[in-house]
Amino acid sequence: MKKIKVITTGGTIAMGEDKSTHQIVPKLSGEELLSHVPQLNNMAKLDLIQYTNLDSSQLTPKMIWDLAQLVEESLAEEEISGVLITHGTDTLEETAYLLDLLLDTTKPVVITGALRSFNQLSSDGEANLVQSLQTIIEPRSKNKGVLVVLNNQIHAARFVAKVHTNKLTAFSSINAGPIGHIDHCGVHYFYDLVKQITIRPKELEERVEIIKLSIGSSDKLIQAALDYGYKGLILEGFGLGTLPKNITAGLIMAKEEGIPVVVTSRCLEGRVYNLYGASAGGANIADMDIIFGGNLNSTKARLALMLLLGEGLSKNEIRRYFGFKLKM
Ligand SMILES: NC(=O)C[C@H](N)C(=O)O
Repeated sequence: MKKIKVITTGGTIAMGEDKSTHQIVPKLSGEELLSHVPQLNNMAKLDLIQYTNLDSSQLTPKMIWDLAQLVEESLAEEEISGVLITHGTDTLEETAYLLDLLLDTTKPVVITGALRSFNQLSSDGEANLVQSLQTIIEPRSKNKGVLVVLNNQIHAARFVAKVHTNKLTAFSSINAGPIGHIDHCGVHYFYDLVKQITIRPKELEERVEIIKLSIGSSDKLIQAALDYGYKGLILEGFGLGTLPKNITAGLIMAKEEGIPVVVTSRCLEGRVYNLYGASAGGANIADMDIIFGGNLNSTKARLALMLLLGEGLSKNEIRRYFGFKLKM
């Protein structure tokens, strides 16, 4: 039997009802969570660590940075074949992507969660845990980077996003589709996704924020972010990456201060690039030394920028990562 490290972090999968308010709150320790699914012990030898027990809205990039360390230590244990992480679904895609960038391993790392806690109707925690473990012990799950398993689907960290607030089908792989499926016959992969890149800086630059733009947005938030000492900005613009002209002064200020500004799109799918002319927004963006964020969504672009800044890369090197090395 394979030995698998299970690291629990909280989320709905470990929640239950508070009888006085009827709300869902953190309830189950790691041990209690696993005791809900005794069949896991017939599938692998489990070695449990409860990392924390929080709603995933309360996690921070630094906590995921430290989690990466813990996962690395676990994977370094020769007898450990893989790591299963349980997590809240709200920010699961951020943890998955940050770990995917940080970890350099061929052993499988799978993250799962649940949309419904064990006390709710049609709770999905049991199936998600079993399918995650099935995925980890499947030999073809090696060298695929961090995987996300929920609702019978296997997603690559690079593409996965929570696209619905509470349906069991909440997770989707944007721009790509899931890389695999789990059914009664086992684990099936549709295509081969090789882990793409590892960025392992000595530190994490957390002073990176996202500013979402809409028609007529001013540059006040950009200026405020620069005044507060932010070291990098993600501007979520429109369509292919156009921006409202009112923010021009803020962009000039960022350029003068040498702060990398990465443009992403409010669109759910597709890439951003410099197609539109100056009067439409595109070309003057290039003049402002803007970096196009490929097809990363804003939250993932923010995490990548935190690592690239932590590595101490120049703006041009960062541009190369977003345009080419992060391979989108
Ligand atoms: N389904 C969930 O896990 C949602 C929960 N609020 C969390 O992200 O921790």
